[in-house]
Amino acid sequence: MLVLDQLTKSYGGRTVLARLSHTFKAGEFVAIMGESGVGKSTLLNLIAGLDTPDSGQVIVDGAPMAALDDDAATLLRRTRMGFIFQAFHVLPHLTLRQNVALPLLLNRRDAGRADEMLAAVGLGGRGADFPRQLSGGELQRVAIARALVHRPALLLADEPTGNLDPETAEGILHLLRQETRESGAGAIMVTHSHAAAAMADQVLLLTRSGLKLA
Ligand SMILES: Nc1ncnc2c1ncn2[C@@H]1O[C@H](COP(=O)(O)OP(=O)(O)OP(=O)(O)O)[C@@H](O)[C@H]1O
Repeated sequence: MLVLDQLTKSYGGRTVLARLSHTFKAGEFVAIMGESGVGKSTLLNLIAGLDTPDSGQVIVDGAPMAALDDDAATLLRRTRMGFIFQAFHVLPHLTLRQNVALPLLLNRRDAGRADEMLAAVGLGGRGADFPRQLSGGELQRVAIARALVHRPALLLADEPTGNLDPETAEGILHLLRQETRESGAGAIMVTHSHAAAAMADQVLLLTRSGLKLA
C-alpha cells in the first residue's frame, strides 16, 4: 500500500502540488490523467523518491520514505519498484540484454528472464544490440522490459506508450496488465492516452485541487 500524506511541492515559489493526499491499494492498476503541467510527472518522481516533497510524506508499506537512509531507499526502489520514465534511462554502453538484466543482477538474481522480456516487448533476438541502434519506440520498449523483469510490487510508468504506434502500444499495455496481474503488482501510470487509461482498474484526474476519480 502506498499513502501520499499532504504532499506539497513548489518550484521557484510556484506551488505545483498542494497538500495532496491519496491512498493507493496494493495490486491496483491506476491511471493518472490531467492537463499538461499540472504536476503528474512531479508526483511520480516524489513517489519514486527521485525528488523530495517540501512538506508531507510518501509512505510505502507503512514506512515513511523520508525516514529511510540512502541505502534503505535504494534497496526499496531496487527490489520493490519498476520504473518507466520519459527519458528511459537506458545505459548506452550496455547491450539491450545487459540493460534489461540490470534489475536482476542488482538483486543478485538469475539474469535468464532478460531475453524472455525482450521477446515479450517485440525485441527478441536483439539482445546483443546497443541502444544507439534503436528507434525511440524501441528504446521505450527496452525500458518497459527492464521495469518488469524483476516482477516489482509497484510499477511507476510515465507515458509508457508515448512513443509507440497504436498497435504496438496496445500490445505493450496488454503486457503491462498481464505482468502486473500475474505477480499481483500495483501500477501507477501517468498518461494522456484514453486508450491506455481504459485498461486501468481506476482512472484518477490530477487537478489543482488534488486527485479525484475521473
Ligand atoms: N525541476 C524542475 N524545476 C522547475 N520547475 C519544474 C521542475 N519540474 C517540473 N517543474 C514545473 O512543474 C510543473 C509540473 O510539471 P510536470 O512535469 O510534473 O507536469 P505534467 O503534469 O507531468 O505535465 P505533462 O503532461 O506536460 O508531462 C510545470 O510547470 C513544470 O515547469
